[in-house]
Formats: sequence, C-alpha cells, structure tokens
Amino acid sequence: MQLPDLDELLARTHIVTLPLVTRFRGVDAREAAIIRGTQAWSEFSPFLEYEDAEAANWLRAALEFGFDASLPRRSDGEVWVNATVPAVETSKLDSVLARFDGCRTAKIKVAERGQALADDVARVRGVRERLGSDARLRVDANGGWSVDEAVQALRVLARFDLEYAEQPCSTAAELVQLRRRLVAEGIAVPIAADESIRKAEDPLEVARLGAADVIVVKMQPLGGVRRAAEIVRATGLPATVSSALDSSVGIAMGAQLVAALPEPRHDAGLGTASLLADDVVAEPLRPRAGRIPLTPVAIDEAALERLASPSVRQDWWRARISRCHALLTASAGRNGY
Ligand SMILES: O=C(O)CCC(=O)c1ccccc1C(=O)O
Ligand SMILES: [Mg+2]
Repeated sequence: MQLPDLDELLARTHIVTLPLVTRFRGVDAREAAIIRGTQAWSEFSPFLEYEDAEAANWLRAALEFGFDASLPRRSDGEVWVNATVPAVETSKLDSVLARFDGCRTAKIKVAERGQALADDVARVRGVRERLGSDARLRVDANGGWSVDEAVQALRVLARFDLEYAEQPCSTAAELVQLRRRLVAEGIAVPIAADESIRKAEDPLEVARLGAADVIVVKMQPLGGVRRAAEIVRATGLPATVSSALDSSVGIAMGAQLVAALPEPRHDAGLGTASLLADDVVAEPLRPRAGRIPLTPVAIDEAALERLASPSVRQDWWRARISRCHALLTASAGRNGY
C-alpha cells in the first residue's frame, strides 16, 4: 500500500473532541482525528500521553483502514458486544446499563485508585443482580492490583462467577505468578491480558510465558486489522476485540477485526459508543439487542463541525500526525507501511 503523503493526509483529517457521558480513564472528553480515507472513514486516536513511537502504530492502523484497497471488508452481519461499566457507584448502575441494550456480557472496571475492594464487590454484585445469572461478567483492573491483592480480590469476586479478569496485575511475570496462585487456591477465574499485549515490545511474550488464558486485542494500538489478527493467530489464544474508547468510526474498524478472526469469539468491547455523549456519525454504533452492525458508518459532516476541537488542539494533533507519519515513512522500507 502507498502511504498518502503528509499534505494529503492532513487535508483529509478532522480533529474532534467527543464529550463522554461518564468519566472514563480519568477524562471527560476524548480527542480523535477522523480521516476521510480513499477506501473508508478512519480514526487515529492514541491517548494524549502516548509517545510518538507508540502512537505511530495507531497511525499505521488508521492508514490501513482508510487507504488500503486490499484489506478485506465485511458489510453483512453483526458483532456481539459487551456493556462497559466504568468504576461508578452502584446508584449509577441502572443508568449505565440502560445504555447497553440487550447486552449479555458486561465488563466492569475494578481496582480504581481511591476505591476499596468493597466498592468493586458492590459494583460486580449490582451488575450480577441486574443482568441475571445467564449474563457473562468480566472485570478489568487495568493492572491495578499486586499479586496478593489480586488473589484476595478474585477470591471474593469469584462468587459472582466471572468469565475472566482482565489485566489484574501490570506485568506479564505477575500474571504468571497470579495464575499459579489461583490454581493452588482453587479460585476458578481465567486471566485475560490487555496492556501486556498492546503496550508490550513483544506481544507474543504473554503466550510464551503462559501469562493469560485470553488476550484482549485493540486494532489501533496493534497497528491494524491484519497485524492484530496475526498476533491472535500467533498466540493461539482466544481473543476479545475491544475499543480504545473510540468514536463510531474506530468502533467500525474494531468490528472488521472481529470479522477477520476465527470463531468462536468472545463478545467484543465495542459497545463503548454508548459512553460518548456525542459522535461523528448519523447513527452511532451503540448496541441494540446486544449487537452492532458491520455496515460501513455514515459520517455526519455537521457533527464534524460541531465537535471540531479548539485550534490549539488541532495544531497539536496535526503536529503529532506529522511526526508519526515521518516515523512510518522512515520504516516503510521494512514494513511496507
Ligand atoms: O473493553 C471494553 O469493554 C471497552 C474498552 C475499554 O475498557 C478500554 C477503553 C479505553 C482504554 C482502555 C480500555 C481497557 O480495556 O482497559
Ligand atoms: Mg483493559
């Protein structure tokens, strides 16, 4: 695939600020670059604190999706998604869950800084009570527990029957230790790796070490549909595709990764358009009857204007895209793009 040159890429780019319904990952709004590709609308939205070397992978994903005519694209069918429950108080659970129509799986954030295990227990119990015994519940600690804390927490949370615990501890080595301790203590909670895949120098280390039962894959940080699918294949582990709290454009990119993976598939963390108070498409990809469609999204040009970021933020993003584009161009000889 030919990289679009920088001027063309920037001319095709809109920088937007999307307000969130509920605070998530410590922010109230999500900034994103929405790109009119030659093949599809595409998104570039690495988190603000990420360095260029890491953000360049996200640009690679955006370019593949927007400009690569040889990327297979499915427009029929649907993707099952999970409800994503931020680390809210139990009094907010009804209003959060109401945004995830028909979801049979929920992922609940736990180990939030400043909260206690009792808060996590109350939240998981509250979701179990509301969704019933047939629902699959996962928790995501974002690496917030030590091995001891994770054993203690999962011993209690296992009562609510967990599909898995995502990134309970921060390093792959800790996940290995934790899995041994859980087996030794008869605590039946599978472990999923997220940050240990998407932020690792070597995303296959998790599989080699036996650090996880499931891997979480996000198409932007892993450099696109093909690279992410290849990582899943190479690990040989079951995968959950998830968003990085993207606009509906990024969600549609994630849905194509789901479609590229073999079945059976875990319900995907692609219900997160429901956490946004505004979006760049006419019909946001919010779950209905627990699913989102694979049809290409229709951009709302008026929304791109309404949500346009302040000019200092536009300048910041355009400079970031320029630097990441230069990094990709420099490595294009080896990687194709
Ligand atoms: O997987 C989901 O349900 C939603 C996506 C999500 O949780 C997430 C979104 C942005 C950044 C990090 C994460 C995460 O999985 O840790
Ligand atoms: Mg996670």
